[in-house]
Amino acid sequence: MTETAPMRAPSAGPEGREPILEVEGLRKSYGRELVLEDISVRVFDGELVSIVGPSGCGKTTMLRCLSGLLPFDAGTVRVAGQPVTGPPDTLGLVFQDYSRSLLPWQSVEENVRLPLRYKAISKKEAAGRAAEALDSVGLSAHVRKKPWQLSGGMQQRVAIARALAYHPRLLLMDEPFASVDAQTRVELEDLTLKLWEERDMTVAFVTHDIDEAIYLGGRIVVLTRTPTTIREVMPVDLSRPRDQIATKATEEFARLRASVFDALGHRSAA
Ligand SMILES: Nc1ncnc2c1ncn2[C@@H]1O[C@H](COP(=O)(O)OP(=O)(O)OP(=O)(O)O)[C@@H](O)[C@H]1O
Repeated sequence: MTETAPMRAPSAGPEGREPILEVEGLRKSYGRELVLEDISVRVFDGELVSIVGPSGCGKTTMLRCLSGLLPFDAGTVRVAGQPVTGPPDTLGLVFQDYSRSLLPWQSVEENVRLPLRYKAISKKEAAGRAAEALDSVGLSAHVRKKPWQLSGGMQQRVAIARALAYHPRLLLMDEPFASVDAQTRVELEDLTLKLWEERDMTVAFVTHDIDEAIYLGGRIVVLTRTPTTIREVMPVDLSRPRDQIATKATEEFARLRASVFDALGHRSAA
């Protein structure tokens, strides 16, 4: 991982908030395939930002670079002002593929407690955090079950609880609801909004679903096709709390849907 830019004082963003995630000139190739050409973006403390891009544009690659799981070729990534050289202590992750991210032989509660072993906290505190996180995603009655005894949506709730128990300042979510049915997806979107509103947490939510990006986000970062750069950053002028029916019926929602659709290049490609 290369650190090229010198450390500098973070500047305040929307409503005077400090940036919690700062990405400058991020570049990543796999062999000769340049995937991320130049990603520069800042996410401010307390924001919920949606990141939307075409299939295969490098969304997962980008999140893996941001979370310190994947080395990159050039650029800088800072989380809470600190250069990322490995998974930051302040960061939580939720992946799309919950079936692979949960350990089938461990209970729901053990799965949530597992990453807390790497935090300097007592077993008692870890158990308390796991119980609280599982309660906040509505799974208190299922803590002793194994993940495979739960529905897909419930398994993704376990994965969310596991990230929450870590008490992240920044939660990165990588197309977390792409593998669940439409009704469950709606429920999990609303759960995400509830958790974000209740907790002192910033969320970067990656999706290829335009409606989901608008419904959740305060801003939408639109990515290009590979080699990927940022096409546009759009503010979402929709009031909160949001509502699956009323919010999506507004003129602003329809206008944003058309704008994101255009920015993704669908119309010109048609
Ligand atoms: N480990 C890897 N080795 C080589 N190439 C890879 C690797 N991971 C991803 N790629 C390539 O990088 C490009 C971007 O993949 P990535 O999964 O990051 O995109 P994505 O936008 O998340 O995709 P999707 O929309 O399908 O979720 C693809 O061409 C993919 O084949």
